[in-house]
Amino acid sequence: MSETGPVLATTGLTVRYGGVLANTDISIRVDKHEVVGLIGPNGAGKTTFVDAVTGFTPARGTVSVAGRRIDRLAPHQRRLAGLARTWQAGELFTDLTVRQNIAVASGRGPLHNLWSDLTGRRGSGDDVDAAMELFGLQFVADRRPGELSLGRQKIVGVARALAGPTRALLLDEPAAGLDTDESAEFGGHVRAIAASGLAVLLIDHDMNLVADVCDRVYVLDYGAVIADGTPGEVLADPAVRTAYLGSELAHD
Ligand SMILES: Nc1ncnc2c1ncn2[C@@H]1O[C@H](COP(=O)(O)OP(=O)(O)OP(=O)(O)O)[C@@H](O)[C@H]1O
Repeated sequence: MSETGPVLATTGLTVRYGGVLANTDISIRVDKHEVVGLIGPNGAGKTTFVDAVTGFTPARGTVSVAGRRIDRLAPHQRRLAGLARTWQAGELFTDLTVRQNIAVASGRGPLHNLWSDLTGRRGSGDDVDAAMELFGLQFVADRRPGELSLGRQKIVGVARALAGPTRALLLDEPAAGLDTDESAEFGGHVRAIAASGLAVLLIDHDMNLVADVCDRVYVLDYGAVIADGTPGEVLADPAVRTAYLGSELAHD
């Protein structure tokens, strides 16, 4: 295991759905403490990439976490290797409370350290309590997801994804449907997660969130990486603007 190499790396990741080449030869890296964006027009292959990395769809190429190849492992084994994800359509159990939703996924994980790093205090409770405190959810612990704002529900989803050993976190459109303030608050949580020592890959259509939160960005179009760099660099890239032609980015 390398402590200096990337936390998450792929080389040549390729996914074919019948006649559609949904991901073509995608090589990316995300380092410790980094938030890296993965953006691209609708249908560019972003969710396919997350599915391929986490083992939910078959792919060619390699996936490594902290230098260890995990591409032959089943999804739950990749989770144990430190790869956590959220889903595009929230995955909360509507009949369970916030506490129960997080507890379902909980084991001993990084939340304890993250919580004490951020607060300078040692948690007395377990991992679930650490998650509650870290994301400010302790006041809604006994509520059900349907009673919370969408922003809170999204944060519960992230807390739940992080319950367990985590080195890299993949967020698939986590801020969809949030208003500007909620999105900014959410972005702060994402930065805090990376600051604690995780590697974060963020997929989102909200360019303000991506520009505010990401250190670097990869741009996908038709399943392939067409640009990478800082948010400023990629958003100014003519190839990226052409890929987004007709969408919001082309008009700003
Ligand atoms: N299970 C599947 N079977 C067949 N084709 C699929 C499947 N999932 C995705 N595709 C196709 O693969 C391509 C990439 O889709 P994907 O959902 O990964 O894109 P995306 O960038 O996440 O899009 P969006 O931004 O709209 O969520 C699209 O052409 C899509 O129609």
